[in-house]
Amino acid sequence: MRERKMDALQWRILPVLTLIASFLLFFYFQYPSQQYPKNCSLLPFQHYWIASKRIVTPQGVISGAVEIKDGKIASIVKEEEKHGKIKSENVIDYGEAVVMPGLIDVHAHLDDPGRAEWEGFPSGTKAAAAGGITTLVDMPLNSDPSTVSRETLELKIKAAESRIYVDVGFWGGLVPENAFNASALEDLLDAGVLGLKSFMCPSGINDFPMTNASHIKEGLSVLAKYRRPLLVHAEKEQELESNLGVEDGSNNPRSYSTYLKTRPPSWEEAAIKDLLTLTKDTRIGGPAEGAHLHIVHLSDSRSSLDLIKEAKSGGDSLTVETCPHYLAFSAEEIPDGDTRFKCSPPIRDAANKEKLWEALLEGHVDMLSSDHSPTMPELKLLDGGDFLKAWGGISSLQFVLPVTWSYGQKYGVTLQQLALWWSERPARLAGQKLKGAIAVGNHADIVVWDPDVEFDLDDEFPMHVKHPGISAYLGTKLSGRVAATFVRGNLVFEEGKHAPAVCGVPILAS
Ligand SMILES: NC(=O)N[C@H]1NC(=O)NC1=O
Ligand SMILES: [Zn+2]
Ligand SMILES: [Zn+2]
Repeated sequence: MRERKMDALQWRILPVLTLIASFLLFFYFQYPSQQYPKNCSLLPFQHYWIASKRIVTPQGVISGAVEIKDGKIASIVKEEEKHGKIKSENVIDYGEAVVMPGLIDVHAHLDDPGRAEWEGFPSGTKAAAAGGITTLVDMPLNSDPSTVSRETLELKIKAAESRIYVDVGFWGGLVPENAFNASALEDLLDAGVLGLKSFMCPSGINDFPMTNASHIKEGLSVLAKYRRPLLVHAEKEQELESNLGVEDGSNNPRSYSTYLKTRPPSWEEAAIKDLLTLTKDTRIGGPAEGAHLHIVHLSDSRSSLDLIKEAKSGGDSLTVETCPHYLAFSAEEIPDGDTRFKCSPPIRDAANKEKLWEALLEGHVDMLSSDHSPTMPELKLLDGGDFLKAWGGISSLQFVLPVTWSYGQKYGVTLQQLALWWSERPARLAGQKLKGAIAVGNHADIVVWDPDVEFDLDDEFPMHVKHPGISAYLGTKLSGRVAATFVRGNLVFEEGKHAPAVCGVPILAS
């Protein structure tokens, strides 16, 4: 009886085994092993099609397929033209899922080399890949040393090589030490930084001192020749209300409102006023024509934004970004002692947030970035909850896409707007002509995601940043799950799994 059962089982298993073996043989001959160059793609082929009913292109959302060959987009075929144009065995059909250009995050602090215990290239770029970000531009500070010279850039590149899951470019630092030394700045630019970044207030990092308007003017004149941008953290210290240092009940350091009072909108406004005296020179025919100024992480959507609008309409070469945390949270909701929300400039009130959304939707704010700036949990002082002493910086890298989408629902955000804010305009800022859009000839940097799939961002959710516990989004419910991420045609992340090897490359300007 038992033997008969075994026999029957064998008869059922044998054909299945034969089928599997022939399937494997077929794949072996179809895609020989040299086509798995570095094991950094979860796909066995280099020439294939991604099909979907929702492909986001600069011309609109279409149904069809994107042909990918040797890492580039070879053609885009509309549904009605598909017949006979694509090889059906090499099609990955994502159905209703959205196929969009990969996100380009122009503002991330990966803290490597020197402070890799804060984040580091491997975990940071793994989180990026899991979040649909295909290119990051790393900030010049929080690593040790800061990226302020050719030598320190070379250390960055060395730290990044063979350790990055997505492509990574680098901003160089404009600091007092190099600002009046044109040849030092040229050396840094020749070595490949995509542009420069400076602070108008203390940066929190000793070897990255702040610059004033004269330093910035010098920087802009060198950058004009290279046609690369200067990014500025625009806050300038102003005198504060006189009772702020007093620790009475109204100035409790565990209360977010205390912190908010230490960095009022007038700081952003003062910095921006200074900057706009310089950006006039970037107008066509001006002495710094070719230079471009980019204001990072704008928080104040009132007077600061009015100044920016006016300068733009006058022809200044000026752009501005804001970050998801300014669009998702408001000061009133931040619980006492919850220093995960501490950043600078600070998250302001709900009315400010509404105006910031309005500015983004109307095109006055050009793009989004994460300003992912993590640290060791100890430095967030989560136990004591002292907002005045905790490290300022939000950890968000893996979730910027679902956050923008989820919080943007109320404002009717479209897929095309997401692609504009997160890919197309950031690519232009970073000088990446082959990235930022699903267009023929571009790098096949693509995110596939399901806008309707909801998930709870709790302790169970697989997070790839080094310190998931300090993320401000932990505990929220989001919609928009990343299904797959392609970097230059390599499937680097799919269904929760990363490719076994890295295939990101350092991006250097030339
Ligand atoms: N040093 C550094 O990363 N600072 C960043 N953190 C933050 O909240 N704003 C910043 O500019
Ligand atoms: Zn900053
Ligand atoms: Zn920053």
